[in-house]
Amino acid sequence: MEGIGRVYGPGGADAVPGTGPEHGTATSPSTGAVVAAWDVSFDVAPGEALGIIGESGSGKSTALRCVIGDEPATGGSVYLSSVDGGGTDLLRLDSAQRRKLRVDTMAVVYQDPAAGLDLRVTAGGNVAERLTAAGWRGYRAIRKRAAELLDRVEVPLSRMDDPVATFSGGMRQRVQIAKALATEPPVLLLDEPTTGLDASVAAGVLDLLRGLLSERDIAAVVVSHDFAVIEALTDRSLVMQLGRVVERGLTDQLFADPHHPYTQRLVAAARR
Ligand SMILES: Nc1ncnc2c1ncn2[C@@H]1O[C@H](COP(=O)(O)OP(=O)(O)OP(=O)(O)O)[C@@H](O)[C@H]1O
Repeated sequence: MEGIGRVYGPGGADAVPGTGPEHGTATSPSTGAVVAAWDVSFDVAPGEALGIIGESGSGKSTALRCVIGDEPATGGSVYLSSVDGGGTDLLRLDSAQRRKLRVDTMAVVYQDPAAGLDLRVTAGGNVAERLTAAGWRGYRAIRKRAAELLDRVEVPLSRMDDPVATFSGGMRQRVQIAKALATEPPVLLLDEPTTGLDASVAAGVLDLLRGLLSERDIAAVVVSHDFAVIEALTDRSLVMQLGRVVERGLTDQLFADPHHPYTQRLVAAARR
Protein backbone atom coordinates (compact mmCIF):
# COMPACT_ATOMS: atom_id res chain seq x y z
CA MET A 1 0.00 0.00 0.00
CA GLU A 2 1.61 3.21 -1.17
CA GLY A 3 0.70 6.74 -0.19
CA ILE A 4 -2.97 6.08 0.49
CA GLY A 5 -5.02 9.19 1.17
CA ARG A 6 -8.65 10.11 1.55
CA VAL A 7 -10.04 13.63 1.72
CA TYR A 8 -13.70 14.20 2.60
CA GLY A 9 -14.84 17.49 1.14
CA PRO A 10 -13.59 19.97 -1.45
CA GLY A 11 -10.08 20.35 -2.76
CA GLY A 12 -8.71 16.80 -3.00
CA ALA A 13 -4.93 16.82 -2.51
CA ASP A 14 -5.00 20.65 -2.41
CA ALA A 15 -6.76 20.41 0.96
CA VAL A 16 -3.79 18.62 2.57
CA PRO A 17 -1.43 21.56 3.42
CA GLY A 18 -2.03 22.84 6.95
CA THR A 19 -3.36 19.49 8.24
CA GLY A 20 -1.80 16.69 10.28
CA PRO A 21 -0.25 16.31 13.74
CA GLU A 22 2.10 19.27 13.43
CA HIS A 23 -0.90 21.52 12.75
CA GLY A 24 -3.11 19.85 15.37
CA THR A 25 -6.00 19.36 12.95
CA ALA A 26 -7.28 17.14 10.18
CA THR A 27 -9.47 19.93 8.80
CA SER A 28 -8.08 21.89 5.87
CA PRO A 29 -7.69 25.61 6.69
CA SER A 30 -8.19 26.46 3.01
CA THR A 31 -11.16 24.30 1.98
CA GLY A 32 -12.65 22.98 5.24
CA ALA A 33 -12.32 19.38 3.98
CA VAL A 34 -11.39 16.58 6.41
CA VAL A 35 -8.10 14.93 5.50
CA ALA A 36 -9.02 11.57 7.05
CA ALA A 37 -5.81 9.82 5.93
CA TRP A 38 -2.80 10.93 3.96
CA ASP A 39 0.38 9.30 2.72
CA VAL A 40 -0.24 5.99 4.50
CA SER A 41 2.17 3.31 3.24
CA PHE A 42 2.99 -0.18 4.42
CA ASP A 43 3.61 -3.71 3.27
CA VAL A 44 2.72 -7.00 4.89
CA ALA A 45 4.07 -10.45 4.05
CA PRO A 46 2.31 -13.83 4.09
CA GLY A 47 2.31 -15.18 7.65
CA GLU A 48 2.69 -11.69 9.08
CA ALA A 49 0.21 -9.44 10.88
CA LEU A 50 0.51 -5.67 10.74
CA GLY A 51 -1.28 -3.41 13.22
CA ILE A 52 -2.67 0.06 12.64
CA ILE A 53 -3.31 1.80 15.92
CA GLY A 54 -4.68 5.25 16.70
CA GLU A 55 -7.43 7.02 18.58
CA SER A 56 -10.94 7.27 17.23
CA GLY A 57 -10.88 9.61 14.22
CA SER A 58 -7.16 9.13 13.47
CA GLY A 59 -7.97 7.69 10.05
CA LYS A 60 -7.11 4.02 10.52
CA SER A 61 -10.50 2.68 9.41
CA THR A 62 -10.51 5.06 6.45
CA ALA A 63 -7.11 3.74 5.35
CA LEU A 64 -8.39 0.16 5.61
CA ARG A 65 -11.64 1.00 3.79
CA CYS A 66 -9.59 2.46 0.91
CA VAL A 67 -7.60 -0.78 0.64
CA ILE A 68 -10.78 -2.87 0.59
CA GLY A 69 -12.50 -0.56 -1.85
CA ASP A 70 -15.36 0.36 0.52
CA GLU A 71 -14.15 3.93 0.12
CA PRO A 72 -12.60 5.63 -2.94
CA ALA A 73 -9.04 6.77 -2.19
CA THR A 74 -8.10 10.35 -3.05
CA GLY A 75 -4.57 9.16 -3.76
CA GLY A 76 -2.28 6.16 -3.54
CA SER A 77 -2.04 2.60 -4.81
CA VAL A 78 -2.52 -0.94 -3.50
CA TYR A 79 -0.64 -3.95 -4.87
CA LEU A 80 -0.98 -7.65 -4.05
CA SER A 81 1.64 -10.13 -5.16
CA SER A 82 -1.09 -12.69 -5.87
CA VAL A 83 -2.73 -10.33 -8.39
CA ASP A 84 -0.74 -10.04 -11.60
CA GLY A 85 2.52 -10.60 -9.68
CA GLY A 86 2.02 -7.29 -7.89
CA GLY A 87 1.96 -5.36 -11.16
CA THR A 88 -1.64 -4.10 -10.98
CA ASP A 89 -2.88 -1.27 -8.79
CA LEU A 90 -6.01 -2.75 -7.17
CA LEU A 91 -7.56 0.69 -6.90
CA ARG A 92 -7.74 0.79 -10.71
CA LEU A 93 -9.71 -2.49 -11.02
CA ASP A 94 -13.32 -2.30 -12.19
CA SER A 95 -16.13 -3.17 -9.80
CA ALA A 96 -16.57 -6.77 -11.07
CA GLN A 97 -12.85 -7.50 -10.59
CA ARG A 98 -12.98 -5.94 -7.13
CA ARG A 99 -15.98 -8.03 -6.14
CA LYS A 100 -14.13 -11.18 -7.17
CA LEU A 101 -11.11 -10.07 -5.17
CA ARG A 102 -13.31 -9.60 -2.12
CA VAL A 103 -14.63 -13.17 -2.42
CA ASP A 104 -11.45 -15.14 -2.89
CA THR A 105 -8.46 -12.96 -2.05
CA MET A 106 -9.13 -10.23 0.49
CA ALA A 107 -11.53 -10.94 3.36
CA VAL A 108 -12.66 -8.45 5.98
CA VAL A 109 -13.91 -8.80 9.53
CA TYR A 110 -15.77 -5.67 10.60
CA GLN A 111 -16.35 -4.39 14.13
CA ASP A 112 -20.08 -4.65 13.52
CA PRO A 113 -21.05 -8.24 12.59
CA ALA A 114 -24.07 -6.83 10.73
CA ALA A 115 -21.65 -5.27 8.21
CA GLY A 116 -20.21 -8.68 7.31
CA LEU A 117 -23.20 -10.96 7.83
CA ASP A 118 -26.89 -11.14 7.01
CA LEU A 119 -28.29 -11.45 10.51
CA ARG A 120 -31.60 -12.90 9.25
CA VAL A 121 -29.77 -15.84 7.69
CA THR A 122 -28.49 -18.88 9.61
CA ALA A 123 -24.83 -19.22 10.62
CA GLY A 124 -24.39 -22.03 8.09
CA GLY A 125 -26.19 -20.01 5.44
CA ASN A 126 -23.89 -17.01 5.89
CA VAL A 127 -20.80 -19.15 5.43
CA ALA A 128 -22.41 -21.03 2.52
CA GLU A 129 -23.14 -17.73 0.78
CA ARG A 130 -19.41 -16.94 0.62
CA LEU A 131 -18.58 -20.45 -0.60
CA THR A 132 -21.23 -20.27 -3.31
CA ALA A 133 -19.95 -16.87 -4.43
CA ALA A 134 -16.50 -18.44 -4.73
CA GLY A 135 -17.85 -21.15 -7.04
CA TRP A 136 -18.52 -24.00 -4.62
CA ARG A 137 -21.32 -26.26 -5.79
CA GLY A 138 -23.15 -29.16 -4.17
CA TYR A 139 -25.22 -28.87 -0.99
CA ARG A 140 -23.37 -31.60 0.90
CA ALA A 141 -19.89 -30.27 0.18
CA ILE A 142 -20.88 -26.72 1.13
CA ARG A 143 -22.60 -27.82 4.32
CA LYS A 144 -19.63 -29.97 5.33
CA ARG A 145 -17.20 -27.12 4.75
CA ALA A 146 -19.44 -24.64 6.61
CA ALA A 147 -19.66 -27.06 9.55
CA GLU A 148 -15.86 -27.45 9.64
CA LEU A 149 -15.39 -23.69 9.66
CA LEU A 150 -18.01 -23.07 12.35
CA ASP A 151 -16.49 -25.85 14.45
CA ARG A 152 -13.04 -24.25 14.10
CA VAL A 153 -14.34 -20.93 15.43
CA GLU A 154 -16.15 -22.79 18.24
CA VAL A 155 -19.71 -22.08 17.20
CA PRO A 156 -21.68 -25.12 18.46
CA LEU A 157 -22.91 -27.10 15.47
CA SER A 158 -26.30 -27.35 17.18
CA ARG A 159 -26.63 -23.61 16.38
CA MET A 160 -25.61 -23.89 12.74
CA ASP A 161 -29.19 -23.62 11.48
CA ASP A 162 -30.20 -20.74 13.74
CA PRO A 163 -30.40 -17.18 12.38
CA VAL A 164 -27.34 -15.15 13.40
CA ALA A 165 -29.71 -12.53 14.89
CA THR A 166 -30.33 -14.98 17.75
CA PHE A 167 -26.57 -15.14 18.57
CA SER A 168 -24.62 -13.16 21.18
CA GLY A 169 -22.14 -10.50 20.03
CA GLY A 170 -19.11 -12.76 20.51
CA MET A 171 -20.77 -15.63 18.68
CA ARG A 172 -21.74 -13.35 15.77
CA GLN A 173 -18.14 -12.26 15.51
CA ARG A 174 -17.05 -15.91 15.37
CA VAL A 175 -19.47 -16.53 12.50
CA GLN A 176 -18.10 -13.47 10.70
CA ILE A 177 -14.58 -14.87 11.10
CA ALA A 178 -15.67 -18.28 9.79
CA LYS A 179 -17.21 -16.60 6.74
CA ALA A 180 -14.12 -14.48 6.14
CA LEU A 181 -11.88 -17.55 6.21
CA ALA A 182 -14.22 -19.76 4.16
CA THR A 183 -12.28 -19.38 0.91
CA GLU A 184 -8.85 -19.35 2.61
CA PRO A 185 -8.05 -15.83 1.44
CA PRO A 186 -4.36 -14.89 1.42
CA VAL A 187 -5.22 -11.49 2.92
CA LEU A 188 -7.35 -10.85 6.01
CA LEU A 189 -8.29 -7.35 7.16
CA LEU A 190 -9.63 -6.94 10.70
CA ASP A 191 -11.28 -3.65 11.64
CA GLU A 192 -11.67 -3.40 15.44
CA PRO A 193 -12.57 -7.12 15.62
CA THR A 194 -13.20 -7.17 19.38
CA THR A 195 -14.37 -3.63 20.09
CA GLY A 196 -17.80 -3.60 21.70
CA LEU A 197 -17.49 -7.09 23.18
CA ASP A 198 -17.31 -7.76 26.94
CA ALA A 199 -13.73 -8.17 28.12
CA SER A 200 -13.92 -11.94 28.63
CA VAL A 201 -15.72 -12.50 25.31
CA ALA A 202 -13.20 -10.24 23.55
CA ALA A 203 -10.35 -12.26 25.07
CA GLY A 204 -11.86 -15.46 23.65
CA VAL A 205 -12.18 -13.95 20.15
CA LEU A 206 -8.61 -12.62 20.36
CA ASP A 207 -7.36 -16.09 21.32
CA LEU A 208 -9.21 -17.55 18.37
CA LEU A 209 -7.78 -14.98 15.95
CA ARG A 210 -4.27 -15.51 17.30
CA GLY A 211 -4.61 -19.26 16.73
CA LEU A 212 -6.04 -18.85 13.24
CA LEU A 213 -3.33 -16.40 12.16
CA SER A 214 -0.56 -18.64 13.45
CA GLU A 215 -1.85 -21.74 11.66
CA ARG A 216 -2.33 -20.05 8.25
CA ASP A 217 -0.03 -18.27 5.88
CA ILE A 218 -2.24 -15.18 5.85
CA ALA A 219 -1.11 -11.59 5.47
CA ALA A 220 -3.24 -9.78 8.06
CA VAL A 221 -3.88 -6.13 8.81
CA VAL A 222 -5.45 -5.36 12.18
CA VAL A 223 -6.94 -1.95 12.92
CA SER A 224 -7.64 -1.08 16.56
CA HIS A 225 -7.62 1.82 19.02
CA ASP A 226 -6.54 -0.68 21.69
CA PHE A 227 -2.85 -1.45 22.07
CA ALA A 228 -3.70 -4.67 23.91
CA VAL A 229 -5.41 -6.01 20.75
CA ILE A 230 -2.55 -4.87 18.51
CA GLU A 231 -0.01 -6.41 20.89
CA ALA A 232 -1.89 -9.72 21.02
CA LEU A 233 -2.17 -10.11 17.25
CA THR A 234 0.54 -8.27 15.35
CA ASP A 235 4.27 -8.35 14.64
CA ARG A 236 4.76 -4.83 13.30
CA SER A 237 2.60 -1.74 13.68
CA LEU A 238 2.08 1.78 12.57
CA VAL A 239 0.62 4.50 14.71
CA MET A 240 -1.80 7.02 13.20
CA GLN A 241 -2.71 10.47 14.47
CA LEU A 242 -4.84 13.04 12.64
CA GLY A 243 -4.66 11.09 9.41
CA ARG A 244 -0.89 10.55 9.34
CA VAL A 245 1.51 7.80 10.35
CA VAL A 246 3.53 9.21 13.28
CA GLU A 247 5.50 6.12 14.33
CA ARG A 248 6.13 2.59 13.09
CA GLY A 249 8.10 -0.43 14.23
CA LEU A 250 7.99 -3.86 15.80
CA THR A 251 4.87 -4.02 17.95
CA ASP A 252 6.76 -5.36 20.99
CA GLN A 253 9.27 -2.52 20.79
CA LEU A 254 6.62 0.14 20.23
CA PHE A 255 4.79 -1.15 23.27
CA ALA A 256 7.90 -1.44 25.47
CA ASP A 257 9.57 1.78 24.35
CA PRO A 258 7.24 4.18 22.53
CA HIS A 259 9.01 7.28 21.20
CA HIS A 260 6.27 9.55 19.94
CA PRO A 261 4.30 11.24 22.78
CA TYR A 262 1.05 10.14 21.14
CA THR A 263 2.19 6.47 21.11
CA GLN A 264 3.24 6.88 24.74
CA ARG A 265 -0.33 7.96 25.56
CA LEU A 266 -1.82 4.96 23.75
CA VAL A 267 0.51 2.57 25.56
CA ALA A 268 -0.26 4.18 28.94
CA ALA A 269 -4.00 3.76 28.22
CA ALA A 270 -3.49 0.07 27.40
CA ARG A 271 -1.55 -0.51 30.64
CA ARG A 272 -4.25 1.00 32.85
N1 LIG B 1 -18.02 9.72 5.35
C1 LIG B 1 -17.32 10.68 5.96
N2 LIG B 1 -17.52 11.99 5.70
C2 LIG B 1 -16.79 12.95 6.31
N3 LIG B 1 -15.82 12.71 7.21
C3 LIG B 1 -15.57 11.42 7.51
C4 LIG B 1 -16.30 10.33 6.92
N4 LIG B 1 -15.81 9.16 7.43
C5 LIG B 1 -14.83 9.50 8.30
N5 LIG B 1 -14.69 10.84 8.35
C6 LIG B 1 -13.73 11.59 9.17
O1 LIG B 1 -12.45 11.10 8.85
C7 LIG B 1 -11.63 11.05 10.02
C8 LIG B 1 -11.05 9.66 10.20
O2 LIG B 1 -12.11 8.76 10.48
P1 LIG B 1 -11.87 7.17 10.67
O3 LIG B 1 -13.20 6.54 10.87
O4 LIG B 1 -11.00 6.68 9.61
O5 LIG B 1 -11.05 7.16 12.01
P2 LIG B 1 -10.71 5.92 12.91
O6 LIG B 1 -9.34 6.16 13.40
O7 LIG B 1 -10.94 4.66 12.19
O8 LIG B 1 -11.75 6.06 14.07
P3 LIG B 1 -12.93 5.07 14.50
O9 LIG B 1 -12.24 3.92 15.15
O10 LIG B 1 -13.75 5.89 15.45
O11 LIG B 1 -13.68 4.72 13.23
C9 LIG B 1 -12.51 11.53 11.17
O12 LIG B 1 -12.26 12.91 11.37
C10 LIG B 1 -13.90 11.30 10.65
O13 LIG B 1 -14.79 12.23 11.23
